[in-house]
This record gives sequence, C-alpha cells and structure tokens, in this order.
Amino acid sequence: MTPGKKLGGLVAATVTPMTPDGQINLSVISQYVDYLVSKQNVKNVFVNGTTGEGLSLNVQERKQLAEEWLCQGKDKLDHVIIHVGALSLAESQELARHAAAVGATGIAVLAPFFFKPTNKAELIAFLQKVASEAPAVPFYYYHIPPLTAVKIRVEELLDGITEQIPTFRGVKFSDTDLLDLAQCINKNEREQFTFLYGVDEQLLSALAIGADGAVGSTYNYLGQKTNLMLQAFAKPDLALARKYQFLTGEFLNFVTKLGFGVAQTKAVMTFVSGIPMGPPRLPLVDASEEFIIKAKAKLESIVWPDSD
Ligand SMILES: CC(=O)N[C@@H]([C@@H](O)[C@H](O)[C@H](O)CO)[C@@H](O)CC(=O)C(=O)O
Repeated sequence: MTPGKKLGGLVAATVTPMTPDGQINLSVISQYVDYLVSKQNVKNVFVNGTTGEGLSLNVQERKQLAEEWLCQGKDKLDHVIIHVGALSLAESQELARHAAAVGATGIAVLAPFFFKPTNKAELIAFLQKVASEAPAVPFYYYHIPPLTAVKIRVEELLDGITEQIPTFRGVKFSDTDLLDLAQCINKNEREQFTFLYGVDEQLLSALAIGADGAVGSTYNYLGQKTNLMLQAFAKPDLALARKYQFLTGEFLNFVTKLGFGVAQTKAVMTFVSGIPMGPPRLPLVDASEEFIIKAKAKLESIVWPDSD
C-alpha cells in the first residue's frame, strides 16, 4: 500500500472468487491483484461491496477476504478499502475493528436497508458508531440508493459531518442524481473530501462536475480503457474521452438488455481475466451460457480508439 497517497482515479469493486461449490476462494486473490495491476493499471480496490457480494457473506468470510486482499496487495496496491457495512451494528463495528487491525487504507459503510434510517441524524448516528471503532482509518459513506432505498441526500448528510465523524474522508456515490453530487463537490471543495462515482456508464459526466475518481465493477475488466478515458479527460481531449465513455456504454447497454448484475460481472471477469471467479451466491444465480457467448462476442467486437 502507499500510505498518504490521496485516493483517486479508478478503484475496482472486486468480485468475490468462489469455488464451484460456493465457498470463498482465497487462492486466486494473489493472481487477481497481479491481473488488476498489470493488465488494467488499477491499483485501488474496494472489497466486500456490492460487486463482492459483501452482504451475502458471513463475518468470518468477510474478514478472511479483507485479510487476503491486504496481504496480497501489500506492496502492489495503493489503496485497499474494505466495505464493513452490515444490517447489524455490532457486526459492522466488528468488521471495522478488524479492517483497522489488518491495515485497511479506508473503510466504507452503506446505510442499513432493512430497518432504514429515516433522516440524517439516524443515519449519522449509525455511521458514527461504526467509524469510531476504527479511529485512525479514513471513513467513506457508501451511497447506493438504488439498492438500499435510503435516499437521504448526500449534500445534506455532509453538512457538519466531520464534527460527528472526524475520520470522514468522502463518498462512494453510486447514484444517478448528479445534482446532489455537484452540490456536494461545490460545497465541500475546501474540505478536501474525496468523491468517487459509482455509475460506470456515466463516469465522464461525474468527472466534468469534479469527481475525484470512480469505484465500479467494470474497472475489473475495462480499467485500462477507462484509464485512457481519464487521461483524455485530463488532457483535455473531450472528443476522445466521450468515445471511450460511449463504447463502455455500448457494452453495458447491450448486456443490460440481456440481464446484467453481479453474477454476470463474475462471468465477464472470468472470461476476460482467465481467473475462475466461480458462481455467485443465492439468491443470485450463474450467468447463462447464452449470456456469456453474447457478452464475449460484444466485448470483442468493440473497436477502441487505442486499437484503431
Ligand atoms: C449497482 C451496482 O452494482 N453498481 C456498480 C457499478 O459499477 C455497476 O456495476 C456499473 O455501473 C454497471 O451498471 C458499483 O457502483 C457497485 C460497487 O462499486 C460495489 O461493488 O461496491
């Protein structure tokens, strides 16, 4: 890990490799780290999140995964952020303490989504009790209302947040409400929060309003192409940046129509990286053979600007 290096750029929301019989498969994580670094030029990971089926794993499995990513990523990755959100506050606190003990460079927590916080004060109270268990670890709020249905606006949440959560450093913003994101960035620029966008097909729009980077599933296999988009945006060569975004969008649009989620991401990662990611956990079910054939053909048919 690279202590002190500001979080930004691309963060791969890792899938959780599983054996054919559904146990977590720690043995391929070393290979996974090398693949992300060498083939995708991605040196930040977000472990046990949505793509990692974190909420479908038990506490022991989540700890084992966190440890393995931190151990294998030690001298290779810049940031290993561990998602420690859970419906049980006690479990979330236990995971936060563990992430701190094993050297996570950040922890993230989503809003509890069965009994939900109904207002800012309730949400902050929950987040604060988790963050305080890891008082030396940067804390990120994981905003993903399409899955949690907790729609408290982040703009409102951030107002005065460091008074209650001194370790608060930023947001993983997985929502399409770019007005909310823009207001967060506009108001908090001077506070140096980090805003990582989580809707991969719209990343360029988020960059335009000032996002520092992105966390997402596609950076597992389109990281290198998306890095080229980031470079084009920084240059700036907006026409080129748009081309990358449109092509990523073309792929996601295609697979979304076939039915696309974490199971399908695991299948795509398996055929792109050659690392067996295994099946997802119920209630998710394996991607169909038809999906795999069509998604592979689509991905291979895309002519990227750098390969023209
Ligand atoms: C709902 C969902 O899974 N969103 C993904 C995106 O990366 C998403 O897969 C991508 O934009 C394709 O739609 C991420 O925001 C999730 C994520 O970062 C995570 O796994 O924690």
